[in-house]
Formats: sequence, structure tokens, C-alpha cells
Amino acid sequence: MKIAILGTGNLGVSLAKGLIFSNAFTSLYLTKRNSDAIKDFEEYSKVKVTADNREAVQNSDILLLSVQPTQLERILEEIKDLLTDKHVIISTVTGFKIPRIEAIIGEDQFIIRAMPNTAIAVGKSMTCLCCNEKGKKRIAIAEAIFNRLGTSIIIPENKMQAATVICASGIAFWMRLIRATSQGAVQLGFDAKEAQQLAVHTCLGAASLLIESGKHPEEEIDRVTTPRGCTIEGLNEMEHNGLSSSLIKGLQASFKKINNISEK
Ligand SMILES: NC(=O)C1=CN([C@@H]2O[C@H](COP(=O)(O)OP(=O)(O)OC[C@H]3O[C@@H](n4cnc5c(N)ncnc54)[C@H](O)[C@@H]3O)[C@@H](O)[C@H]2O)C=CC1
Ligand SMILES: O=C(O)[C@@H]1CCC=N1
Repeated sequence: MKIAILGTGNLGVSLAKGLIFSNAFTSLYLTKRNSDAIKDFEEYSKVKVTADNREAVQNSDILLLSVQPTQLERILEEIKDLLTDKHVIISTVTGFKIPRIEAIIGEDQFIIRAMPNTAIAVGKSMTCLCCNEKGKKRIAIAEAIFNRLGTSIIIPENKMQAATVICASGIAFWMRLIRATSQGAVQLGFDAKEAQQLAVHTCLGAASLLIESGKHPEEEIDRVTTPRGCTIEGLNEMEHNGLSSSLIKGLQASFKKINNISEK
């Protein structure tokens, strides 16, 4: 696969790392206006760094667009005359809906929207995908790319905003929960390094149990909570202080914000 990432910022760099470490391309173009900032990627074979989006498009088949929402229209205008039937356009841009993309480059293009997260750098992204009518013929390519870099599901476009909150912003939310656990562990006597090790591996274990078994979290909680024991004591104290409620309210606030942003 000849892949280009147009707009190699925070997410684009994560995407590039994931693609490089999974050896998932025959050539990889990375573009950025200040391309010197990502020049180090040229140490990897088959990777070309440039500020020239048109050069990247002409030499690639899969175009991953990863710019800010306000920058997408300009970049689409810049490349639209170069688009041919070989190109698959995959946009990670938040809130920029398919009809708006079609209005710029035309309906007769393979257009896919992807909502990955920064864990794509380590091959563990949860990525949600949707596409336009024509894109249905190429969605399997997007699935192949993102399944190699984690897990993907196809969803209707009207759920992309919610997917952004849960999966993309979700990385930040889970980081805070892990940090809070580490802070608690330090207070209980572990040094900072040990505390983080305990927190991340317990988090990984909890997620892995559910992934492997497909069980509901409460079933696994039942296995841990000894009657009158310390686990239920801690859980109930957390709930009295609004753990679940605060998380759900945070997700709702984030969803409200994303809808406000994309209406503008
Ligand atoms: N950061 C994240 O975790 C996630 C971000 N997204 C979405 O992906 C998009 C990118 O996000 P970030 O990487 O965080 O933003 P960013 O601002 O870090 O990266 C955008 C990059 O595009 C470059 N750029 C802008 N105009 C350009 C042009 N005309 N030609 C070439 N490069 C150009 C900028 O220099 C910058 O490096 C956004 O729309 C964001 O909402 C989606 C999922 C997760
Ligand atoms: O915080 C944001 O608005 C963007 C969208 C998802 C991740 N970063």
C-alpha cells in the first residue's frame, strides 16, 4: 500500500509510528507545513517527508487526512484536481462530515471517515469508521489498515461524534483514571515508578479479562468483592463520591462540546 498522511501533527505522528512498526506500507509520505519538525522519520526506509501535499498525493493511493477541522477545506481544494480512481480518502478530522467533503471533492470519490486514537502508535487503537456510498467499495481497505493497528468497527456517520468522545478523547479520560490510581498507590506507600506499574498493569488486566471473556464488568467485580471485605468498602465509597456519575457527566459534557464545535 502506498500511503500518505497529510497533516502529520499529534495524531499523524501516532499513525506514522503505528504504520512503521507494523510495516504496513510499500511507501509512506508524511506532510506537514513545517516539515523539518518531522524530518527524523526519513531515517526509516520507504518514508518520505515533505511540505508538498500534491507530491504526496501523486505518489500515493491511500490518503490519510489528519489536519485540524479549519484546515481541511484548504487542503482538499489544494489536492482535488489530482484525485483519481486509485485514491482512497480517509479523514480523521473531527466533525467534518462526509457531505461537506463531497461538496469540495465530489461524490464520485472513495471517502472514508476514521476516528482512531493516539494508541495507534502502539497498535492498540479503537477506531470507528464510516464512509460515503462509493466508499463502501473500499471500506475493507480501511478496516485492514486499522485492524492491523488495533481494532475497528464500522458505524453510521451520525455516531462519529459520540465515538470521538469515547475513543479519541477517551485516551485522556483513561489516563486521568490511571494517574489517580497511581496517586492513591503512592499514598499507600509505593514509590512513583512502582505505583504507575501497578496501576497500568492492573488496568490492562481488567480490560483483557473483558476482551477475552466478553463478560459484563459486574460479573468480574463479583469475583473480587469478598463480603464485608475491602473491595466493596472501596467501591461503595467511590460511588458515594460520584465515580460513575462523574465519568458519565464528563462524557456528556465532552459530547455537548463536540456538537457545538462542529456546528460552527
Ligand atoms: N489528537 C488526537 O488524539 C485525535 C485527533 N483527531 C483529529 O485529527 C485531526 C488532527 O489532530 P491533531 O493531530 O491532534 O492536530 P495537530 O494540530 O497536532 O496536527 C495537524 C497537523 O497538520 C499540519 N497541517 C495543517 N495544515 C496543513 C497543510 N495545508 N498541509 C500539510 N500539513 C498541514 C499542521 O502543521 C499540524 O502538524 C483533527 O481534526 C483532530 O480533531 C482525531 C482523533 C484523535
Ligand atoms: O480534543 C479534541 O477536540 C480532539 C478530538 C478528539 C481528540 N482531540
